[in-house]
Amino acid sequence: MKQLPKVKIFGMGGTIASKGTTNSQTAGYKVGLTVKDLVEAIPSLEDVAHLDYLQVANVGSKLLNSSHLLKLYAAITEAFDGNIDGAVVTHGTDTIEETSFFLDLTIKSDLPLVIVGAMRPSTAISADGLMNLYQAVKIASSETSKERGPLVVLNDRIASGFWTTKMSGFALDTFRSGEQGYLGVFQNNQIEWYYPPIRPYGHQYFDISKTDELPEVIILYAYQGLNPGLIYSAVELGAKGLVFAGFGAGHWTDEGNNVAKEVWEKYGVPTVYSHRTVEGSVPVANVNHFEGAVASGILNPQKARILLQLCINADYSIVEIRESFSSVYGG
Ligand SMILES: NC(=O)C[C@H](N)C(=O)O
Repeated sequence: MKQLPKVKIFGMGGTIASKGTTNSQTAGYKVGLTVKDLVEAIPSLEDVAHLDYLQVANVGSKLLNSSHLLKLYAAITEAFDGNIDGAVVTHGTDTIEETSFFLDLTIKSDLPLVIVGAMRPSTAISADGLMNLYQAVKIASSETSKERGPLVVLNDRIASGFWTTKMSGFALDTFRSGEQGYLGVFQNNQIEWYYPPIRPYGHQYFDISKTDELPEVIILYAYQGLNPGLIYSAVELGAKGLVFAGFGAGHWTDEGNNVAKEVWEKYGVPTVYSHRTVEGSVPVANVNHFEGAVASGILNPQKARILLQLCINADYSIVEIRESFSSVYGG
């Protein structure tokens, strides 16, 4: 008989593990299921893989922070060093894109790694979680999923964890990768890849095996009448780096640029200029305001924040930080 692949599932919480009080409720529900409950709810998984699981956290993903990410990194690394063929992370969709991007930059393995969530709680009519989890295990069990970096699966679509972004608080097809598109799709629960294995431009590796805390990086959002005093406040709160969700292609106010220059010169706090626009990128030509100013390229603020945290943690000089961001598309 054919040996089934070994897949380990790491539970983080989220809507996929949530329960409402009526079957029409799709907001205001609470986390209430464990990863064990989820696995036991899909008996046919027994035919797909030998499963093991670990509950790393069990919260809405708005509550996840860098400590959770480091804990998840350590658990996946340990499992990949052992005898498994792939891994799945069940996760709230609100911050899947940060976790998947972080794992893309830190997990040194070609084994399949799939992050999965749901948009409807488990108690809802047409809840999407169990089908998404079934498909995630299928991806993690397949040789064809290797060397692709972390993948995100929801609504029959397989997305690159590097590129994908949550676009809607309710739509089942909330994850999009804009111009980069999806990597594959499910048809009758079979994986159909659009592309052979590939990693995105800008994919880098950071060794965090000795890290027990990531540096604080704060995001500031641009708006008409922007108060530049927020930059000082962020530094007072302990920011070791800043990310600006700037206007358009990374624009910020002149006064704000001067304050950012000042905190760079006084405290060595760099600023990555990203964009509040959903698509597009920030070119270097738009951010040559001072030595510590860096262009995010195509990275949105939440992904730029993760990359800056990893660069600062690795003790990169400003030249190395700039190089790191310039290897990302458009940076
Ligand atoms: N759809 C979801 O998973 C949203 C949820 N609130 C979360 O934990 O991110």
